[in-house]
Amino acid sequence: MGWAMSAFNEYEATKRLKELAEKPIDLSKEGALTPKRLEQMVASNLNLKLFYGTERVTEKVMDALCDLAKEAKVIDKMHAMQNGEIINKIEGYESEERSVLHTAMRDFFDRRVEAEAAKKASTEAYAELEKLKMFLDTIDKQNFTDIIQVGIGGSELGPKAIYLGLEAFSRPNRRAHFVSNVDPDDAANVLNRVDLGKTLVVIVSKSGSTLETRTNEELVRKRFLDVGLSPQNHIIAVTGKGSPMDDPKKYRASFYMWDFVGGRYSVTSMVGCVTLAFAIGMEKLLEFLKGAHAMDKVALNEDPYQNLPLLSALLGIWNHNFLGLPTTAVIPYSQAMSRFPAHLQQCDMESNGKRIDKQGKLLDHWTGPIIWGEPGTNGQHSFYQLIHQGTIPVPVEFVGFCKSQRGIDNEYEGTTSQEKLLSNLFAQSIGLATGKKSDNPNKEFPGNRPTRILMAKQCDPYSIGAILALYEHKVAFQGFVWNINSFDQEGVQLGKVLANKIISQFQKMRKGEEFEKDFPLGAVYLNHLKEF
Ligand SMILES: O=P(O)(O)OC[C@H]1O[C@H](O)[C@H](O)[C@@H](O)[C@@H]1O
Repeated sequence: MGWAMSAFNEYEATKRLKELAEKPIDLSKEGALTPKRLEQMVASNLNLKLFYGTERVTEKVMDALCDLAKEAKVIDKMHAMQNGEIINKIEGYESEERSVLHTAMRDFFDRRVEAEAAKKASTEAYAELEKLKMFLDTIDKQNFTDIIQVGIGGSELGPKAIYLGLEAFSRPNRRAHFVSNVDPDDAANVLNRVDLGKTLVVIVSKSGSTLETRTNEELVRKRFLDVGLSPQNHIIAVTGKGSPMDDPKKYRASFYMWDFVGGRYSVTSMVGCVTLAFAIGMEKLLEFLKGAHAMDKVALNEDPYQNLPLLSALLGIWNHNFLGLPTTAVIPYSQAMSRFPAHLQQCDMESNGKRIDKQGKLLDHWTGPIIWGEPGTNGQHSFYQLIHQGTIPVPVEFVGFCKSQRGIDNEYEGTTSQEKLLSNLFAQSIGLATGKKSDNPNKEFPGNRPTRILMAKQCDPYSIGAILALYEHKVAFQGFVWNINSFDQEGVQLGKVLANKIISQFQKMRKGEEFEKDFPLGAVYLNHLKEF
């Protein structure tokens, strides 16, 4: 691997942005943040509004960012992705060589992508959805109340984030739970709070070989047997065609996904749909898929101001690559969206945590930011001290909803809880921009800290589908600009290989056999265990 000027640094727009970043706007200056500026810097799609006047951008910066998108041909690349071209690859090196077709998992409402690969994928996805509808019709005739999804990574994070986001829309007496960690207490805690006789279990693993999931499946199967229940009547599978889990006689039902859907992009495939449909019903699941599909079409819009995923991607690149801010906080002002930042950690960081470009060359610039976040207002009582007065400015992507989901609220001291929530959201964005001068350095707020606010009317199935897809495409657009492969994850392999070495040492240690020489580094820790 040799160093060469990356495509990103060769773009004319990059050179202009570097110059502009030498003297960026200071939002804390008197008169910098005005109502007029806030009014002008709003973009909207699908009844979502993106307020970006509190970002450190000017018209010149926005023009250069739009030119960057053009130079990087990001819309052509988005078309290629949605058409099912083989984009998951590293030229000249062994790599996955796959298409990337999570958009096909929801492309059956109106426009269908005509390209053969995409059409075939959406046809297969629709067949799985039909199969799911029939399966749930049989389930509805029995008294199942709970479903446990056993899976990890993309087989848990996105499905759990969206389930919690839409729990308020659950059917009566329908609950979902999630088991992911190989820590036996994770499974035990869930198993102890359900009536197994009324519980379905969906084992989700695209590869069908993930150790944590295989281990948890056996633990759950044993629990059903221990209470005299047949696992066969309760356990269903979601896996890749032909995976080790593709064994329909082992399961009450099997649903499929394909290698062209990455785990972190698989919420709208059967990976997320089985549990979601059980909990919220097919009608609301279809609303969720419609929202994601609508955003897929928005993502093909050439004009960044009419393309919220692209606009978000460009603003993030400005903060990260040009203002030099290493992290991004995603802070939903919605308790229901409490696990959405965790899903985005995988979606963004497993996609863009890369160090080489699509030609295998080491990169001379930053790629994916460190993503983190918790809901507001809770974060205000936790880490906002650093966000306001720390030495590392943190760009914040706020997500807010005008209305609560359940409509249960109370007027206290003249405002409702929802009004108090929104007041805090808007205040934080303004305060982080304007700051506050003080003669006392301990009470001074530097301000000039970039944020934006994505607003929807309500955290409902359609809006959440649209927001999920917005972030999926934001990640993809950033990868397109950086010319990296956002769709494989070689970086997770080394840990697995070393863990398996130590697991085999544990096996030998259990049998009293010599194990130190197999992996001396691991042996040090194992020998210390005996001393506790
Ligand atoms: O769904 P599975 O095949 O069990 O994979 C679960 C997870 O495993 C690994 O951690 C991958 O890096 C993730 O992308 C994937 O979501």
